[in-house]
Amino acid sequence: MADSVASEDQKFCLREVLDTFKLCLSENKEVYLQQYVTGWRGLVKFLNSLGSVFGFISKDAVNKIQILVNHLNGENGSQYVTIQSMVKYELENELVDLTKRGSHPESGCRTLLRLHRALRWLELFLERLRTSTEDSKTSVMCSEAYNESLAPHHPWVVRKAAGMAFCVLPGRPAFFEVMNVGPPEQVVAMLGEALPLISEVYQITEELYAQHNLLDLP
Ligand SMILES: CCCCCCCC/C=C\CCCCCCCC(=O)N[C@@H](COP(=O)(O)O)[C@H](O)/C=C/CCCCCCCCCCCCC
Repeated sequence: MADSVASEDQKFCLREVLDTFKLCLSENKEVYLQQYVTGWRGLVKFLNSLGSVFGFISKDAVNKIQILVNHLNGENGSQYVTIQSMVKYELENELVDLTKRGSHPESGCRTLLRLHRALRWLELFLERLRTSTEDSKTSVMCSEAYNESLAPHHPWVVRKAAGMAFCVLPGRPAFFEVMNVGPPEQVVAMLGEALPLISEVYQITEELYAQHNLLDLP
């Protein structure tokens, strides 16, 4: 299925994404923004290989990735090396809309928060996938993970559209195949390797955002 819709250079590989998330963390547990964004790019490849029904999700993710890339490549790019330095720089220079939408709709802090919430969805979904059985439904695992993470932050219309898209997710065997890892046992093993990394990146970001009261940015 993946081969029919994704060209070779866009083919998803879980190993690559895993390696990127490994590279996200510095020695002193800061999160490199460049690697974080690259990890998301890899995940979007996977999403794109699932077909056009997921286009509206992919478009939003790509849009947010691009905002962060623009910061990284901008004149103040050196302030965006890690999520920690980004938060410090944007807060010190009043570049974040803290209580209501204003003149900084594309702040790094706000944009990353949306991907950060999606990372929690990913963690919950992959954990379900890892512990699932052959007849488990990916649509159910996906919507449970969504309801526990992103859904409370989305308006009704987005929740409805997401729910409809989940219904057309391929079954577990086809899903595992698109992951491009090998037989199911290998997929499960690799998920076991990936999850602690994703979880650590999530936790570090969550604590940083909580510390600066940034978890509800408009
Ligand atoms: C390891 C392989 C298996 C899993 C691979 C999963 C690949 C998933 C790739 C990308 C996930 C999508 C990330 C979506 C980011 C959403 C950010 C967000 O919350 N945006 C909303 C708020 O933004 P603002 O308006 O405040 O700027 C925006 O309203 C959202 C619009 C689009 C709908 C988002 C639905 C998200 C559903 C996430 C589940 C994806 C299902 C993938 C199926 C495998």
